[in-house]
Order: sequence, then structure tokens, then C-alpha cells
Amino acid sequence: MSESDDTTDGSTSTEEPIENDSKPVETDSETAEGDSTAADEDGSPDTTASERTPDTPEDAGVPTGSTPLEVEGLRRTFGGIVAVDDVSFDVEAGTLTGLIGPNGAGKSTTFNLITGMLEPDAGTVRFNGEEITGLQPHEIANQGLARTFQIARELEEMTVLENMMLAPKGQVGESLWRSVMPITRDEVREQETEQLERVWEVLDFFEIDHLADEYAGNLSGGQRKLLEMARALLTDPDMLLLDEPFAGVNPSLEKRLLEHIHELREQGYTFLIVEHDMDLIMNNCERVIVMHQGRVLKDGTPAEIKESEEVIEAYLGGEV
Ligand SMILES: Nc1ncnc2c1ncn2[C@@H]1O[C@H](COP(=O)(O)OP(=O)(O)OP(=O)(O)O)[C@@H](O)[C@H]1O
Repeated sequence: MSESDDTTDGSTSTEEPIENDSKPVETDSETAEGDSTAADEDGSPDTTASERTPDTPEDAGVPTGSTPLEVEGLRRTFGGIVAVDDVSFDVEAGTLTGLIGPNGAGKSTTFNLITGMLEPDAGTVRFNGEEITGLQPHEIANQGLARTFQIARELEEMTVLENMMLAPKGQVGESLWRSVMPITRDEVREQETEQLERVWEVLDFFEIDHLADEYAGNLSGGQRKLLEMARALLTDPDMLLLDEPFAGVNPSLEKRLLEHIHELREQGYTFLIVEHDMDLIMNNCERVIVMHQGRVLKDGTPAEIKESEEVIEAYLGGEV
């Protein structure tokens, strides 16, 4: 894996103003859980998200045609290794786009080049029409392009609520944390009511509000993924980049995660998902980009990817 797999949780040197014009997160109380057992991963909605046919953006009422993310000619080497070689693609607004490929294909490096964790040797990244190439990760997050971060080891000893307040650089919550340190949660509620409402709204949306006082280190793999996504959503992003959001997640939580992603997509969020699980991407994304040996091998709909001889022969070994 690349160097960027390091987490940056806990790097809290930049104090950001709290934004109160957050995109509303529509919660679904019917699917909310009341069980406070940290290891309990039940309660997923009946819909089998992993098998659902993706709605089109038009079905979801999302304006189509705009491409918030535009990647052009990205290249990155590590010594003699060309990890990413002339990679170009764009991501359409309000869609789920999957980025797949075998080990070493360059997915993580591409992800890290887009999110500012790595600098490209060549090429540009544009977001909402603005060039973001070479910007710091928190500057990119501030522009509305959020990514998830693994929960750092030191944050495992903090509660879910504290984790929500101690957000990565540039994320809403950082200033909350500074104010929460010396005082109780009730006092924070008085001082930062609106901001806390947003935190609880997001926790509620992801159905982990009942785990607010649980230590992050006690969460299951899937619950951690929900928390990671909840933290990313606090930035009020337009687009989320998810790096293997389903790794280590049991099938029940996987369905729930997928439901949340589809729900957010239907609210207008755009997703780029780096993932090893090809079936999951094929069944849930409108568009799939296949990388191989640092290059884009194929870019198309799941049906086009499945029918692509070059994907089958060069990458999938005929097992599509
Ligand atoms: N920091 C680094 N130093 C040296 N080589 C690196 C570094 N990061 C990535 N590479 C190399 O770049 C190539 C692409 O790696 P990358 O992690 O982007 O692939 P990937 O598609 O994400 O693979 P995986 O699915 O295994 O995570 C690989 O050959 C990898 O060994």
C-alpha cells in the first residue's frame, strides 16, 4: 500500500469556522437502532442494497451532465516504479463511480493524488471547475471534496462523540473539540448547540447515535466504517471519496453502508469508491473505471466493463 494509508486523524492544527449551512441529512427513523451494544451489527434495512439495480441520477432527480471531478494526465512515480501513468477520467455529479483494479494497479495512489495526500509528477485535478492539484488535504476538503480517514490508534481511546468532534484538518468539529476539552458535554451543548445538532444529525443518519459514548476502539469493523463516513460528512462535502469502505465489514453492515451511500447519492452527493470487491462495485455503481498497471484500462458502465475483452483478458482472467 502507499504511504498515504497513514491516517491524519489527530492533526488538528487548523481551526476552521463552523458552517451552519450544512446540507440536510435526511434521517430515516424507521431504520434507526436503539440497541447500544457496540458489537451488534444487526438492524440493516430489508432492502438488499448489494443486489439492487442502481437508480439513474435522473431517477434520483439529480442534475446530470456536470462533472465535479476532472482528472487529467495524472502521473506519479516512486523511484523507478510508475504507479500512475497518464490517468484521465471525470466523475459525473450525483453518481456512484467505482475505481477498481488488481493489487498494485495504482488505485490508492490515484486516490491520494486527488485528495492531496500525494503530489503528482504531472497532470491536473480539477474540482467544481477549480484546479486543486497540489493543494493540502484540508484545503481540498474545504472545497467540498471529502475523503474518509481510518480511525487513528490514539482516537480509539476516545468515544464516538469525541471522534466526531475531533475531526481531521479542515473539518467541522475541530474547534468544537477545543471547546469541549475542559468542559462537560452538557456545557458544550449550551455553547455550540447548532454544531452539536449537526453532529447528532449525522450520527443519527448513520444509526450510530446510540454508540455516542462508546469508545471507538470497541466498535466493530463495520461500525468504524460508519463512523469514518460520518466524520467525513461533517465537512458538508459535495463529493466523497471512499477508499475500500467495505473492507473488513460483515455482510449485514455492508448492506447498511450501501443503503446509506445510496441514500446520500439520492440526496445529491457524488461518490468515487475505490474497492477490491468487483461484484459490489458492479452491482451498485453506474460507472466503473478499471485501472491496470498504473493506467486506465477501461471506463464504462458495469455492462460495458463485463463485456470488455481487454478487461476480461488482461485483468479478470475470464472470471467476470
Ligand atoms: N510510497 C510508495 N513507495 C514506493 N512504491 C509505491 C508507493 N506507493 C505505491 N507504490 C507502488 O505503486 C504501485 C501502485 O500502488 P497502489 O497502492 O497505488 O496500487 P493499488 O491499486 O491501490 O493496490 P492495492 O489494491 O494493493 O492497494 C505499486 O507497484 C506499489 O508498490
